[in-house]
Amino acid sequence: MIEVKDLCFSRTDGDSKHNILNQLNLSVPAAQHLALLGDSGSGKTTFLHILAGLLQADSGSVNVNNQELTQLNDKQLALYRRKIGLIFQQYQLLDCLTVKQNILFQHKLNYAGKAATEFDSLVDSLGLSQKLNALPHQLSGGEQQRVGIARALLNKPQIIFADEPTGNLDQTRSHQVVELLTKLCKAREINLVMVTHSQQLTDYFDQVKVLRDGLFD
Ligand SMILES: Nc1ncnc2c1ncn2[C@@H]1O[C@H](COP(=O)(O)OP(=O)(O)OP(=O)(O)O)[C@@H](O)[C@H]1O
Repeated sequence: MIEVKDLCFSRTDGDSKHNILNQLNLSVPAAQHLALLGDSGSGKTTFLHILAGLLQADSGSVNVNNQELTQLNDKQLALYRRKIGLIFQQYQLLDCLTVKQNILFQHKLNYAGKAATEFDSLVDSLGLSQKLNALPHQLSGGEQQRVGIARALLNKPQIIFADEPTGNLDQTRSHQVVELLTKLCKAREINLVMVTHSQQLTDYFDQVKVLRDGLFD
């Protein structure tokens, strides 16, 4: 679950200070899915990075699964980030590694070589079984994003943050990827927060919020 109260975040550019998020409030119950919309520059990625423990709020409260992120030190934040899944618009796959190695990469770091029991069923449900020995550049955009989803899910995250995961995909592939992502997260009771520019993709979500002037509409 996510509980955000009176969250403020600003950036300083030379002498001027820009308020990006202004006393933002949000509540997402456990296992629910939130779609985050807003104009370019409205602060969606900034907000996602605060939820993911990559940026610190100036003030307010950010509570994720009963952890108050604003109270965590660097070491605790690093541990928190291990328990979340991140999915990016540019996929962020390592091109020198095969699909299989990419999917297993984070799991190996987090679970010190323990067997990834869910691997076979996950690659099967994401339609990647025939692509395990391919390199990322040999895949379509939709396939690359499914590798990104497999990598995030294999790690058994409590929560997934996805930043425009369909930004490089056509409409059909976007729907396929989001349908799969939301279905797999629901089955595992994972909270999902996804930034998107596409109103059409919000049908797959429990909650939709639009960021404008640092606040939700
Ligand atoms: N590293 C940075 N330094 C200074 N300003 C930044 C930095 N990153 C983002 N900003 C500014 O913060 C504001 C919010 O940016 P953010 O990337 O969160 O917007 P966004 O809603 O995700 O935009 P888009 O839809 O275009 O990705 C913008 O005005 C942006 O210029």
